[in-house]
Amino acid sequence: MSSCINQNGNFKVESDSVTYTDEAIISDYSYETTLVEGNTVKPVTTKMQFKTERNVGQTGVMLVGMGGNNGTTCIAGAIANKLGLTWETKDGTQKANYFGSLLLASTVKLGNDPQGNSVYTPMNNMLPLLNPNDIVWGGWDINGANLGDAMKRAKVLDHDLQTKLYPHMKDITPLPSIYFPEFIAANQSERADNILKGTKQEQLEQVRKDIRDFKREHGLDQVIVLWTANTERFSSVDKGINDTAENLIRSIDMGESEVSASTIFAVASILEGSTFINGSPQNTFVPGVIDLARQEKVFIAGDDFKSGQTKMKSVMVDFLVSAGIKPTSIVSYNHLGNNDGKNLSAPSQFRSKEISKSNVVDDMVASNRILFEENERPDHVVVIKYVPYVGDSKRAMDEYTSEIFMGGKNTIVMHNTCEDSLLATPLIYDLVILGDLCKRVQIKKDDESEWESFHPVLSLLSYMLKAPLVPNGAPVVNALFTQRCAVINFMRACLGLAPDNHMTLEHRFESSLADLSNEPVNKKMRLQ
Ligand SMILES: NC(=O)c1ccc[n+]([C@@H]2O[C@H](COP(=O)([O-])OP(=O)(O)OC[C@H]3O[C@@H](n4cnc5c(N)ncnc54)[C@H](O)[C@@H]3O)[C@@H](O)[C@H]2O)c1
Ligand SMILES: O=P([O-])([O-])O[C@@H]1[C@@H](O)[C@H](O)[C@@H](O)[C@H](O)[C@@H]1O
Repeated sequence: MSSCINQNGNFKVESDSVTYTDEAIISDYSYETTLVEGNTVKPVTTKMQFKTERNVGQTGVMLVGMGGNNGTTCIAGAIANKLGLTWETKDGTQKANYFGSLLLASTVKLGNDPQGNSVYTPMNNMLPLLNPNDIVWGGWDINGANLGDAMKRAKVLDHDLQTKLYPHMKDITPLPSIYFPEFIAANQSERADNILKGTKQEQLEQVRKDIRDFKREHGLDQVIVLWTANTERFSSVDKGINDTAENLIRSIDMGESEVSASTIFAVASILEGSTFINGSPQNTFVPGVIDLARQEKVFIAGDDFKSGQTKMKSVMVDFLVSAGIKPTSIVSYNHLGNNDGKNLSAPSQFRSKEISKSNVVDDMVASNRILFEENERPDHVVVIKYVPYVGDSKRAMDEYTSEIFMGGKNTIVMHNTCEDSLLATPLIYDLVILGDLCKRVQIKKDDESEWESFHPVLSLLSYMLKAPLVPNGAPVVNALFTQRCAVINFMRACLGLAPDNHMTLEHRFESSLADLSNEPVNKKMRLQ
């Protein structure tokens, strides 16, 4: 039986390894790894400290593309939760929630009670985290519709909920944005009635001013910028143009055509000290952006929300390969009818998405050389079709064919109705919340005197992303539960707790079972 600390069950770790001050949680931690060199396998222990600032500052989030399906649903969802809205549907009364959010709706095994029962706690109970109800929302869109009308246009939320939200959304209007038609589908031009004029440099300066004004007007401690605008075509990466921070800054000043709107937003955010997160698949983070983020020590993360079909793929392929089953053919088709699908109906924009959806199996395939030769990969096809009638209710159909024991074949077919925005929106909250946490955590190795922040490329956010951006030289991990364990064990380390090793030795030996307390307990789930 498992029990659970209730939603408000704050806890404190009682250990000589953890110190709680008013300002921070400071933990001593032994980071245990294993070094393999040839046939030599050596355990390695790195003693270090984690310091987590406890104060979560007043945070603003500026969405690029805030008038879109994800943007409107994200802001609507936060307002509905903040107000505790309920609404009527044919299935009865619904209540605002954050289902689909890793940090707001999933739990973590904290440990065992004296009787050996697992004890879980909400993930957002582990450490002081940003509450999306407290976020001040704003942003830009090339379309000037107010968010009440944009929410209606998106057709994502139930009508009764829209009716209750409309008064709270209609006065929110997007700032004019940067619009380079050559980077998104031509069919998006009809939306472009709210665009900035001027040179690329002038537009960069205006976006920087927008961020400063937003921060000042709302008395914010930080602004996070998140791209949930249309998928752009890839930018070409050219030496002397966008290969370094210096060249990129000069290219913008010179009006270089290959610099995309998303890259200018990333540069503006970095120069204003604002974390920038890319929810779309294009290569916003050309080398010059990464170089600038490192120079300025500002966080960037991306690419492309991992919301539905690909999220399932990063579970399925992990299951198959880790079970010793060889996936040999993966065919992923989906059709959708929202504006994202309309933009993706253009070849260049589809290609950006095809890339981010195709690389998600690489780490899992490369982990098993029993099944796959070097450079051997499954056949992998991605198809996306635009079917207006289905709107945001994307239909994904996948077929996984695998080789099994003694020449056998196994085929798994899946139909997955992924409500695009209802699955992506919770990831926006998670990206922002985890991005804020990473900004408040530093480490210090015992043999060093200085505290160190995370590398500016925030790879810890990869659970929410299809094509995780990682620091140069770092491995890309796509396997979903490996990514989830990384987040959980990082949070446990901030509390001086060892990683959850799932061994449950206390239940596998007579002696340890005998040690468990036999007091009768109320085995009901203790949830308030
Ligand atoms: N499940 C999902 O919905 C999901 C998953 C992964 C990635 N994404 C990506 O998220 C992005 C948004 O998805 P969506 O469904 O909200 O799309 P959408 O088309 O409904 O919204 C995009 C918004 O961006 C605006 N826009 C376009 N160019 C802009 C610019 N330069 N500046 C400011 N605004 C601009 C558009 O006017 C539109 O309102 C897309 O790139 C999509 O591929 C979505
Ligand atoms: O996350 P996921 O469901 O694999 O991928 C989705 C695609 O299948 C879909 O076509 C697109 O509209 C979304 O932007 C999203 O990228």
